[in-house]
Amino acid sequence: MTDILTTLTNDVICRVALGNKYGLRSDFKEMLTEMLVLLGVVPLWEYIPWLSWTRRFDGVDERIARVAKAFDEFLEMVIQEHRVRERRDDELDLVDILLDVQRENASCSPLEDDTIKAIILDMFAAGTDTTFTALEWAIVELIRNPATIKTLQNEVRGAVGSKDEIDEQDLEKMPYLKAVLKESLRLHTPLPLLVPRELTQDTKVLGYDVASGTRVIINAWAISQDPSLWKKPEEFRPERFLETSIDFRGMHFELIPFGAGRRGCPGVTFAMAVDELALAKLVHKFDFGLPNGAKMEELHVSESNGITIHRKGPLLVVVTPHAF
Ligand code: HEM
Repeated sequence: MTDILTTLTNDVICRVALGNKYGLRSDFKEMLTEMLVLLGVVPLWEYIPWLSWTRRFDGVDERIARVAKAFDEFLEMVIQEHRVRERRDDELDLVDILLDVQRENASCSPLEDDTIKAIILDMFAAGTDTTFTALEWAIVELIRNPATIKTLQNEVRGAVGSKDEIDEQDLEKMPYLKAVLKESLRLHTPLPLLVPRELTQDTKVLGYDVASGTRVIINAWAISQDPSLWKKPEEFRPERFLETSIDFRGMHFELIPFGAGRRGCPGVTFAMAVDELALAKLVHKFDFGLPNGAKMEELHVSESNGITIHRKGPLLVVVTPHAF
């Protein structure tokens, strides 16, 4: 399941950004994985500056240079392909649009090729692993809580019957599906520490003075586990979101898996559209079980290290097509 979900999210981003699926190319997968691993590396010397001499030996700079070069060559190839290919105006991707902006602004404030590459890379770095992780955790919690997967399947199958394809309009009839994803983002915040911020002015937090220039890390996961804000926060109970208007778009500070404010996630709508559709389609068409008769309730929720918090080890699931 892990492999399928990673390929799905990579392919969707590839199609939107580059107009093509590159997920099947093993070198592309390797490049992306290495970039995401490196994003999660926390060099000791950054926190203990006198250890900066270790930087010469830990090999991280060399790995960063290697993956940066590989991505640069790949994106250069994609841009050149887009420049020469015949394009259809009803099938534009992000590279087409950025090249249009580049042409239109050539005389006033030119958009360099390097900027186009950086924007695309940003989408891959910020959008692939997070979207996959959110979906995988939702499936893990549904499997661990068989009553919730039954409720979800009843909702989805009741809303669309044996219809072949589920579309975005169908999702409007699926409040429980949305509640499942919210609850999973609350319990397993994919980017639990958001992105570090630097204070631009002196401030006070809970009585503590914090000076301008301090780097601040916000623990969004801890906030969504706070028992003063959430009843039985450790339980996976999607129903709680049927009883409240709390949402994750940065307006309710109890739940900020996408951050908030000016640096909040610009991909929230896109990510949720992908995850809602994928989850609806999976539970619509398939019933889920675990290999070797393992008990669903015992599926582990151990986490891996890194900037995005995945489930440790691949998720192995037995799926059976549902007979309508
Ligand atoms: C479930 C999926 C996702 C989660 C949980 C997520 C979460 C986040 C979080 C927590 C931040 C930092 C916000 C802050 O510190 O206030 C962020 C930033 C960002 N996200 Fe997402 N994200 C997801 C999907 C996406 C997608 C699909 C894209 C693009 C296609 C994307 C693009 C970005 C970008 C570009 C930033 C940096 C914004 C900035 O620094 O101004 N994200 N995301």
